Amino acid sequence: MSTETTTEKNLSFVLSGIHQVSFEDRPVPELKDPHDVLINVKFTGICGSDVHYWDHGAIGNFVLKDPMVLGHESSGVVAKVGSEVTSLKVGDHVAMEPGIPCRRCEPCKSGKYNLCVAMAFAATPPYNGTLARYYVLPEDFCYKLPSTVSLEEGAIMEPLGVAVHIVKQGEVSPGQTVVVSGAGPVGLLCCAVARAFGASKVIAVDIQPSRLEFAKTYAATSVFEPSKTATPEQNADRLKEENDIPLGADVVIDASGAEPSIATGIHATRNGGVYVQGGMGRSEITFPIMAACQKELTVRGSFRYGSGDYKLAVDFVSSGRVDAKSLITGVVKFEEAEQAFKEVKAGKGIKTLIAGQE
Ligand SMILES: NC(=O)C1=CN([C@@H]2O[C@H](COP(=O)(O)OP(=O)(O)OC[C@H]3O[C@@H](n4cnc5c(N)ncnc54)[C@H](O)[C@@H]3O)[C@@H](O)[C@H]2O)C=CC1
Ligand SMILES: O=C(CO)[C@@H](O)[C@H](O)CO
Ligand SMILES: [Zn+2]
Repeated sequence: MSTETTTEKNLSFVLSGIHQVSFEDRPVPELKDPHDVLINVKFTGICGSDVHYWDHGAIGNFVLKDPMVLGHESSGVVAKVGSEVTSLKVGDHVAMEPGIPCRRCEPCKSGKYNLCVAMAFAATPPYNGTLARYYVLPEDFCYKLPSTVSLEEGAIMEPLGVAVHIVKQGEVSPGQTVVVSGAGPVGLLCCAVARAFGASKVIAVDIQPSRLEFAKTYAATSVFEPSKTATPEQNADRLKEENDIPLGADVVIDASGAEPSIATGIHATRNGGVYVQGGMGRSEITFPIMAACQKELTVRGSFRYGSGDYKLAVDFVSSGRVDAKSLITGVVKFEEAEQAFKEVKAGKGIKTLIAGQE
């Protein structure tokens, strides 16, 4: 008979091939460094990238070769601390930043650790994700949640960190007009962060009317539904006209990854404005490069989150400047994790969380 108690087990949701998932009892991970902490994972949001691995087995160059635990948008409770941990104690509630950089390469040392050449990112092959009972992180990648912020909201800090980074890349400043194309969780959070950065007008764009309805009640000051039969230039012209911005928006963010959205976004940016690519869709597309050239646009990418982004995400939610709660439209039990993937793929709700285990 095993001497292990149930709480020592580490039931994990594992992907081993396209649509091949199982629950595996894996060893409880060990603290490898005196600054590590063991976290009992409590809530995990499902991200489009988790769904993509489940549905396709790969994202770009990241190809699933060995079974991998899914999940990277998590919060939890500290269960054990390493001998040199000073910032956390057992029982603390934390948001978990799921990508651990090497801290030694040039991007890390220049302060851009999200661009680390040796990043170990949860649920990106070959690294296991957080959909398990336990997960280990260095203490400085755990963000203590104040008592006013729930563990459910703690799981939203990951996509909120993505949105904070995107809006920082856009250099959004008070009084500006910002267009956010794609009103899924990331785009909606970009709208909220742009408002928190002082943008006066935030125009949410989506092809799904239900998402635009949600955006209106959430953080957008207005919404725009592009026509599927119009050209990107025609859609951009109508967006500018309907929103009284004849010169275009100061900042345009793509949070869809869709080719027509990207082209429309470039045409909707004002001369000298900033365009940020946050959405991740097809690797190569037709891009209106002449418009970007002639308008002297600053075109930037945005990848995950870096210094200060998670901290600001927690601060935005705890101060009430960003509403994380409204985005949570469903919570399923751990044993129903696969059902949640099906629902997210079908576009049900905004953000579905998977509850953790005791
Ligand atoms: N840059 C980064 O580090 C990260 C990027 N992402 C990416 O951000 C994007 C958004 O993520 P979620 O909000 O979770 O995805 P989502 O799939 O829930 O939302 C995307 C939205 O874009 C809309 N859309 C599709 N075609 C459009 C078009 N032509 N014009 C306007 N809207 C259109 C969809 O209707 C949907 O509402 C995804 O591409 C995802 O892969 C996600 C995490 C990190
Ligand atoms: O979903 C995210 C972050 O939220 C992506 O960075 C994936 O890690 C890509 O594999
Ligand atoms: Zn993600």
